[in-house]
Amino acid sequence: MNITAAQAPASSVITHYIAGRPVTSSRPPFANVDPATGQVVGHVHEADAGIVDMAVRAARDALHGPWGRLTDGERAAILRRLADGIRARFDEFVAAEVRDTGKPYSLASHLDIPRGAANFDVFADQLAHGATEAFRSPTPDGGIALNYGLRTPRGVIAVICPWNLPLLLMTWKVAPALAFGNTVVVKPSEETPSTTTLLAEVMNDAGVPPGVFNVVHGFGPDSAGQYLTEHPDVNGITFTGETRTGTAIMKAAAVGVRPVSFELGGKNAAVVFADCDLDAAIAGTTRSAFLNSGQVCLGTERIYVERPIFDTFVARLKQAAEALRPGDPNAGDTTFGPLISKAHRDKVLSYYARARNEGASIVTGGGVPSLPAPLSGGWWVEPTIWTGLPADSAVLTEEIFGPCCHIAPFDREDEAIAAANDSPYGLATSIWTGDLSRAHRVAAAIEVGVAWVNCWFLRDLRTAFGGAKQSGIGREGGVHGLEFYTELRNVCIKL
Ligand SMILES: NC(=O)c1ccc[n+]([C@@H]2O[C@H](COP(=O)([O-])OP(=O)(O)OC[C@H]3O[C@@H](n4cnc5c(N)ncnc54)[C@H](O)[C@@H]3O)[C@@H](O)[C@H]2O)c1
Ligand SMILES: O=C/C=C/C=C(\O)C(=O)O
Repeated sequence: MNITAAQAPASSVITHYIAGRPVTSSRPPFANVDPATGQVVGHVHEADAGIVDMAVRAARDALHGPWGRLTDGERAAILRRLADGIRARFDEFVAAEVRDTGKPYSLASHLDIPRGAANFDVFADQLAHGATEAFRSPTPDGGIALNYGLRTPRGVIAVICPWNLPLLLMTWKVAPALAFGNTVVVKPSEETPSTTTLLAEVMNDAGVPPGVFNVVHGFGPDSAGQYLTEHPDVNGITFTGETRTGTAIMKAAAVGVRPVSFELGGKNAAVVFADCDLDAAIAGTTRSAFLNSGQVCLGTERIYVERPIFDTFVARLKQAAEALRPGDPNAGDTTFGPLISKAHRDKVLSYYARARNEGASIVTGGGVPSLPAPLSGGWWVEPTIWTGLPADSAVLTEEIFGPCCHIAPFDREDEAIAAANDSPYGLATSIWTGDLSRAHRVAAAIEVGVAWVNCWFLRDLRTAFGGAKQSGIGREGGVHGLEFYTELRNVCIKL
């Protein structure tokens, strides 16, 4: 929910960050709201087209400045200083992320901020070990030619991020972009402006030249997001967010034929076989269904359980869901947070109502928890589990992005695979089985970008990460970002 500055206290003012300095804009700033309480905690400047143009120009100028002349080793050293700079201000980053998202301190301090720093380390490592191809090529005249690959930065990259893992997803794009010599204009989600703004300060302190990293704040349509993706001097757009937003951004990218790197929506399935380690499957599925209040793109909203253990599995997951503790995000025993906004809570509750109206069996949840003030003003919903809905229910086909999942039984492996693949999305899956051959067979059959077996959200940052079908375009991680963040030229020299 965003209201004008007139209604918001002047507590914290977040401005843009262009060419190494804070920049304000003329549009009425919008309010930043704490989702745990619904209270306004500050306000944020909104960029207009002129501000976005200023940022893109600064990024273009920086490409031709000292940044463009640095060696890989010098850029790697700067990336490591960025990782260290985030760690040096760890408490500030955690507090900012918790305030913007309402997520429990335990989550922001163990996932969001550590990964926000680690993303810079992994791409600094990549620079030290990167290589391109070379060939000694026989020529028709009996001589030899040398062919070699030469990678150059793509240029000015537009980076647009969502609100669920704000710093993690921002540096997951900024780190490779900078590692490979580009400059960036980034737009964090309007819901979560704070940690990217802190990152701008860390950039300054780490000696990143002015204009290499620029931040503009605002919304999508008719605001910073649209102006940035439509700017003709942007050479590539990397975006993480909803699939339908990706469709709009792809249309903008088509003008000028700019490449895109997309991490989009999902409707991920877990497949649980009767021979699994049930304790591990329950623990893993509790995380995949309810971590970050279900606001994780890799999360599980569809669970298929082999019939012999179906009743036990449902009972155990119910017990785990009911043990989650909503509360003050900064309290040590809080393990469950609110949704990001009133609008998103209304969306999730509309699916709760839909499931009820379609006759689902509500195993647990389905409503709003009763919490004391000031939490009673936040955007809370109950962790929810359903069974008994038909496969074509909207609850089983549309991304909800909340703390809810549907469990259905299956009898045969091929039936479970077909159910898991029955989706326009193809982001992630988790498979729980004690049979190694089956693990490999099923992981090869489910049409996703990331398949976990007997685990979930276990990440080696060198691996390919991204979605199939309508869940994404391209891959991030390790060498895989090279295709988007660099141009590869072949040089052929007649010797
Ligand atoms: N695949 C992944 O790795 C991944 C990771 C996290 C989240 N997601 C997805 O993100 C979604 C939740 O995040 P969200 O609600 O912030 O997504 P969203 O698409 O509503 O917004 C994402 C970002 O895009 C901007 N935006 C919106 N419309 C735009 C437009 N027309 N032009 C340019 N920018 C525009 C927003 O301001 C925001 O910064 C879910 O669908 C989730 O699955 C995917
Ligand atoms: O909500 C989506 C989570 C995305 C996670 C990553 O991009 C990652 O782990 O690199």
